[in-house]
Amino acid sequence: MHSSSAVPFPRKRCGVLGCTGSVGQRFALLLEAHPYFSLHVVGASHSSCGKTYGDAVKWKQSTPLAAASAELVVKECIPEEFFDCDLVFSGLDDSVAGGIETSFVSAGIPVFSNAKNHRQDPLVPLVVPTANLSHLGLIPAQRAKLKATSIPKSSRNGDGNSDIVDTGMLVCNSNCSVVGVAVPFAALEHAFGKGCIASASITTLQAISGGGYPGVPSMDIMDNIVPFISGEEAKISSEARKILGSISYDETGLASIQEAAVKISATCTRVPVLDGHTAVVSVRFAQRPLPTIEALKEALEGFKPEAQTLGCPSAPKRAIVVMREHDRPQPRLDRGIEGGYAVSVGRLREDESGVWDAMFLFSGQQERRY
Ligand SMILES: NC(=O)C1=CN([C@@H]2O[C@H](COP(=O)(O)OP(=O)(O)OC[C@H]3O[C@@H](n4cnc5c(N)ncnc54)[C@H](OP(=O)(O)O)[C@@H]3O)[C@@H](O)[C@H]2O)C=CC1
Ligand SMILES: N[C@@H](CC(=O)OP(=O)(O)O)C(=O)O
Repeated sequence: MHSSSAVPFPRKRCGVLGCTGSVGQRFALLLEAHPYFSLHVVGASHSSCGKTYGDAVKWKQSTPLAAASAELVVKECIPEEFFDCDLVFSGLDDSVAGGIETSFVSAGIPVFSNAKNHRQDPLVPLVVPTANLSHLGLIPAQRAKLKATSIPKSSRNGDGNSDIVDTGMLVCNSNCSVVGVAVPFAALEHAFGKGCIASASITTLQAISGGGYPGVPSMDIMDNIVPFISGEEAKISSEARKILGSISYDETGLASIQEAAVKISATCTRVPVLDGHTAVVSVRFAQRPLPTIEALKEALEGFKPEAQTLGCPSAPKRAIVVMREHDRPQPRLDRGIEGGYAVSVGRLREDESGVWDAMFLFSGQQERRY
């Protein structure tokens, strides 16, 4: 737990959209334990509205919901119910997340989303906190466009959009499987130069929890592997290219992202693991001579992302843990390292076929946190 005496400003009042879902439940727990935030308003669908959070939710976490949170009354996911909040986190179902999140941003409320809907918008930062925090530099450009194009019906300060430029914004986090790839690739680029990885072949072994609750039917996943996850493979390459992209600023100081050129082919599979995704990754480097395997290990182990140097309370001490044992990482043993915020890397070796330069095993908790 964090000590409240260290809080340098009043806690930010947070809302959670989609509070009853798997992601919403994790948001509630993370906010309860965070030194800078408090859980203030919760929202979900009409079938949950008006009930207390405790009654509306099918709680599936091993840590219980705090009594004060359980007493919050679930609200409709409209900005007017959240004007008291400094910001909201969205764990909304993707069938509704797009429109609801846009309405919050237009009303001047900052939104941090887990949903996929806006990830490929060129003005929305797609952020993995231990890989590309600098992409938050897109926000002024996003606000400039918002100011130029939106005419909100209402905003937290009343009519008009004069305050939106200062308050509304949208930040997305990535697909869960991409995290385990983006963080080690960012570390290698930090050590060996932007664009050092030319191409990669990735096979994921994704946990059941990634599909939410109740998710994959037990009759499909027990004693089995499902070799396809709808829509997932395209997201691995497109999201990795955006996250690893470079940010640059024009003469007016507004930013844009130039996507990375890395070519990625992905095969996504679902395996009977409860929590923690794994990926088998082969890479080809853009330049010769190749870094040695030992140099790769040092680059991964030595990586100090900006989230650590800024002193973010949730930042892991080690963003990447390099495992030297032949049989690690394993999701059941390693998903809790650094509170689940680290990516574990193991089985790092040269590829004897010569088709690829090196092979890795990446494993990480599937949550994307702020
Ligand atoms: N599960 C995971 O690990 C991950 C999930 N995601 C993404 O995060 C999002 C949430 O996933 P997950 O928690 O698994 O999903 P769930 O289906 O468990 O939860 C969906 C949430 O959205 C709410 N909701 C549904 N329809 C509406 C509506 N019309 N208006 C307001 N609220 C609504 C539900 O409320 P109610 O209970 O009242 O119906 C519920 O709170 C999805 O976009 C998913 O793709 C991303 C990464 C990982
Ligand atoms: N699709 C992932 C979960 C996820 O990250 O989904 P999305 O890209 O919609 O956030 C899984 O099933 O394991």
